[in-house]
Amino acid sequence: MDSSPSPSPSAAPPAAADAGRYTFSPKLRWQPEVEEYFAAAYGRDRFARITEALAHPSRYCCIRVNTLKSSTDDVMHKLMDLVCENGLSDGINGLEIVEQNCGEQPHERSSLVQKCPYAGLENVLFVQGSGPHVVHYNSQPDQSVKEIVVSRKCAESVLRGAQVYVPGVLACSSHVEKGDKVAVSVAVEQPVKDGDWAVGITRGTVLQGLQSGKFFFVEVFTCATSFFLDKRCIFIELYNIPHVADAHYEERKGLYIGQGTAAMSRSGIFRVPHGIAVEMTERVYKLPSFNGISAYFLHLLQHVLEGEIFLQNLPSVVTARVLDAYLSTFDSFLHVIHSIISYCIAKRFWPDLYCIKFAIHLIDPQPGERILDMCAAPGGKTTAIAILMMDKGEVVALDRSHNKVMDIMKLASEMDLNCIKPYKLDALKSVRRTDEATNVAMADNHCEPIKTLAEDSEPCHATVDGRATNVDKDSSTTTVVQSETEQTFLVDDKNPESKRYVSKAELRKNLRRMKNGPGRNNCSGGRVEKSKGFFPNSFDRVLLDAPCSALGLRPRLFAAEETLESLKTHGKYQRRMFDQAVKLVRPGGVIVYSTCTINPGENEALVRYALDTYKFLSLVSQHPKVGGPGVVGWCELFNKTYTEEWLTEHEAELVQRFDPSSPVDTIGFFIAKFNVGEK
Ligand SMILES: C[S@@+](CC[C@H](N)C(=O)[O-])C[C@H]1O[C@@H](n2cnc3c(N)ncnc32)[C@H](O)[C@@H]1O
Repeated sequence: MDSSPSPSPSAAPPAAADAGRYTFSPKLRWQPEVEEYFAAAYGRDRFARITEALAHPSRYCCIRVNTLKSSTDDVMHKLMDLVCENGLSDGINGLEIVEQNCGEQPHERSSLVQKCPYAGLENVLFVQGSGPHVVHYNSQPDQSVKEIVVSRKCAESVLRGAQVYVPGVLACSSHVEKGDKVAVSVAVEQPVKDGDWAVGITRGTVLQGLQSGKFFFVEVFTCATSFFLDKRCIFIELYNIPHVADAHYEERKGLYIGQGTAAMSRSGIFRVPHGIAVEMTERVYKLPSFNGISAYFLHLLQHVLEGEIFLQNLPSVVTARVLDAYLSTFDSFLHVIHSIISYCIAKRFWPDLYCIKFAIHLIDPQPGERILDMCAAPGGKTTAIAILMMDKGEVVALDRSHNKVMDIMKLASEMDLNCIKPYKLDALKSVRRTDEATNVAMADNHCEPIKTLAEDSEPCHATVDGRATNVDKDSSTTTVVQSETEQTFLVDDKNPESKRYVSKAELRKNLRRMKNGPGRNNCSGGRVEKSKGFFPNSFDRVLLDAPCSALGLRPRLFAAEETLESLKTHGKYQRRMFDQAVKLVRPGGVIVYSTCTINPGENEALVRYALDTYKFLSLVSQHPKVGGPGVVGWCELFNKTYTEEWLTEHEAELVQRFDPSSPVDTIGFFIAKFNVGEK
């Protein structure tokens, strides 16, 4: 087997007969109208480069360090030791390093793990990957090639460094046994009738075998009138046929992602529900996924670096920074001036004291603040924010999916972060109905963060015997009382007029919680807390990391499921969430909207809607047309307030930063920060 880097994956096919077969040269397909739409937005040439870059994985792995548990330097050294001690350095980029050093010197340990060079992101490390490599399938001359075909989603993970897991396997050669070498290809949707797309392989399909030049077809026939008169003879003829029936052979050309060792037999793969099916040994892209390199390495990492690191795309790390209003001293000063001027312009009068106070507040991130992360799972940005706040204050993390809330809890617990309060809640319903909120007076007092009754969801200390008991043991704000009619109410201590009816079932539930305790990091086993929403104006900052087309994530091997209509749907959904965010943030607070897409329309629609509907003191955003390709530029520039003129002046420069061969991990990402004025 040969594994060498190649500037073009199809430049050196393993054998003439296999030309193009064992290569990775994917062609990302779009719906024609979506392609036209993007070509118009970016220009045909640029869009072609974006498409090409989207179909390939990034060549580094971005790691955020939990600086509350460790220092970036410490983690860097531990990572370098782990990578080198486990022989992963050669596996990751040995050949590239040799090439970089002209083959004269062994590679430097330091080139494998590097610190992120951008100001404000000192907690980020990059681990180098490499590719594309040509991976020949060097089968035994007398053996047929054993093949596995995986789903597109599985292949996208494998290209990022994961192993092949059982559910991702679609088809497999017959007689694959544990320990066999297998070539791994991906089945990507192909056009079928009526403009539809389909994979065309059902799970469990037996791959009949492929060309290797040594298959023989045996034809046996008899002849009654033989040369030897009355004797019957058998004639056998051998044909060396180029390949045996495999209906999808051609479709998988150029979609070869490497080879590995089968971790179970064919029958096992299609019988068990989960587990590793193939341990990848050779990859077209070598990327150190710490979830996938090897079970041994994963074991080491879990023990050596548990809770100290989190794998996260670079723009996501930037988003948390933006929410934290990170500003250099000089830019802070400019920003204050800018905020005041924007306010004056908007209001047409000199700003009042409140505005000045707000502007100064912005440059002074408060560890005790109350932050809302509206779409939080799996908790990447939530934990980044909590760390920036030194685990002080409160980060309320919402997700509508129960299991995803569990993921947030797990991550927060792993990272030892106690200020995170995860709740199951539909972010579209995150503003508590004001008729329920009897404490209108409290809600009006927008400067005080309000202790809400998501608060309904806090571990509740109550009794059913009529005696009043504190519900919130820390602040003693809510009391359970029983009326003469034996109905039970929750009453706010500060506002005895406010009552909320509590069913006996709810009280019994709360009693159980009281008995068992909330557990580590308030994680009560398999249960998650539900919230009924929050009062208006009750958060200092809100992050809306909205569900989006995710068209900025790479690698992406198929994009034709996106239609113009589906691209618009994200916008509508996001606008409704933004309305909730505006209600929840207090005057003088900050809303950060982030989305991972190359769709400038998706970005613009939200920003335009926000600006048309609400008044903001200022908006800091990345230019939609720069999209993700400017992400690296964005890291250098995110603390600037962009004006339309500035962007026009610098667009050419920013666009040039986008080089499809650059190792950025996300092609499209958009961040906008809204500084909320008086409401
Ligand atoms: C882009 S992901 C968030 C990633 C996360 N911010 C991070 O950095 O780890 C979007 C999340 O929004 C959640 N989501 C979608 N619609 C939602 C809704 N209506 N309410 C709450 N969460 C929602 C999804 O379950 C998904 O976990």
